[in-house]
Order: sequence, then C-alpha cells, then structure tokens
Amino acid sequence: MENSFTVAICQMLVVDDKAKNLEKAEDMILKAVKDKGAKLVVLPEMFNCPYDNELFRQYAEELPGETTKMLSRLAKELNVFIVGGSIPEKSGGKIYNTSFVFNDKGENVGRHRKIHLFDIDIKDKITFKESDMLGYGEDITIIDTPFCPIGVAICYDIRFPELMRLMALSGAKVFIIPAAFNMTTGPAHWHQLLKVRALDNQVYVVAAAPARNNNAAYIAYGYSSIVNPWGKAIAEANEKEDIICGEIDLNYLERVREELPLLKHRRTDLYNLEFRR
Ligand SMILES: NC(=O)CCC(=O)C(=O)O
Repeated sequence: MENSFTVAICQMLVVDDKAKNLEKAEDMILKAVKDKGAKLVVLPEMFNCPYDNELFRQYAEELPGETTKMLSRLAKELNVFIVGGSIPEKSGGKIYNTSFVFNDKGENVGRHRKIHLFDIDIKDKITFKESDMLGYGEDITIIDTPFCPIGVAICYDIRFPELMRLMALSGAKVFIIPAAFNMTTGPAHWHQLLKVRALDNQVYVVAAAPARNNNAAYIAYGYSSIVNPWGKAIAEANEKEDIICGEIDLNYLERVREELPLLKHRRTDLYNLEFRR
C-alpha cells in the first residue's frame, strides 16, 4: 500500500451533447495525469449527460458502452485509477445513476448505483424526483485499491450518515462522492456536509461536481472539494471549469485517528449499525 497519492477532480462543464462531454472528460483526465501527476482521477455525477430526468433514458448506455470503454482505455493508457463520476446506466429495462471504477489496467473494479434517490420538493425553489426515472441501487460500495479501500457514494447519498459510517467501518479511508448539488441546497449545505462526513468518520472526502452551466435546466452549484480527516478543505474549485488536486496522506489520517480516537470510542454496547445484506 502506498501511503500518499495525488487525487484529482475534473470539474467539467456538462452540455447537452454526449460526444462533447466525452471529449471534455478525456481532455481533463489527460491533463490531471500528465500535468498534475494524479494517480486517481474523479469525474462528476452524470458527467456525460445533463442532469435531467427527460434526458437520462436517451443518454443511457448498457455495459460496455462508449463511455465506459473510453474510461477503461484511458485508465489503462495512463496507468491510473478512474472513478467515472456517474452516468445513466441501462440494465434489465431500468435506468440507474451509476458510477463505474477502473483500475490502472483498465479493468472495471467497482460499480456503485445511487442508493438514495433525490426526490425533493422545496417550495418555489427546486423540485426533482429521480425515482420517476431511475431505479434504486442496492449495494454499499467499497473498493480495494493499491492505495487504500475507497467508498463510493453518489451525491444525495452523502446526506445519510449511517451509510457513510458503514463505509468507514468497512475500512474505507477515502469517500469518493460524484455529485451535482444545485443552487438552493448547494450554498446552504454542500460545504458543511463534506466537512462533517470527513470529521465524523476521520476520512478524506473527495467530492466532484460539474461546473455551473447557467443554460441548463438544473443548474449545478460546482465547488468540487477535497476535505481532509481534520475537516479542512485542502483543495476547492469555484463554480467554473477546473481541475483540482490534493494529496491523500494516509499517515496523517492515522495520526488524526490516534490523537482523537472517535471510531474506537463508539459505545457499541449501547448502539450499533449493521449491513442488512
Ligand atoms: N443529484 C443529487 O443527488 C442532488 C443532491 C442535492 O442537491 C442535495 O441537496 O442533496
């Protein structure tokens, strides 16, 4: 296991044209690796498709599809791990919001289908009902990498502390969160959620958002961030397209856990959390 490695987030502008989104993703992944030395590259939620129920079916792919083939090829050519944000995945007649993970040989080593679907109705602000179009994921996703185990969850999933805690208790040291918060909940909750999940679980949180597209039906907030186990944002984008990088230092993570042993101090004689399957 390596004790420190560079992670990059490609905060790309997603447009209503799959080919252009794939071109942009490829270009940014290349830059993240060649210019910034990233060993693990992360893309945003729905990076090949506007975040729009009306478009998910049209953009959806069965596996292997053009998007996953591209991610696999790049991971192999560049010798890096890629967490491919998420895409609309077509499977068994349903569409899922799915993140595919590729290792440095281009092999698909993980898949997370969003577990908690984003069904909200904030009066006069934002209404969205993912469950009208998307199926529910059924698995908690922890992936072994040569760096450390990583937990993958998508956007709204981060609001559920039980899920995050189970990922930490299963050994995940880094939470990768492809996401697309919006202009109502983003300014209100995004930064706090990333920090509190990192603090609670004493992990790195790597949260990848798309750049803000003011022409889109759903306007994403942006502000991709990497937060360390002390709750400090070590890299943060603004609303514009950008590649941000941070060092995941597992020695530092262990130091935080030794000095402030939260995970050891849990009173599991009084309460417990368990996987149901
Ligand atoms: N794509 C999403 O899941 C959006 C989640 C979000 O904005 C939130 O407030 O939660």
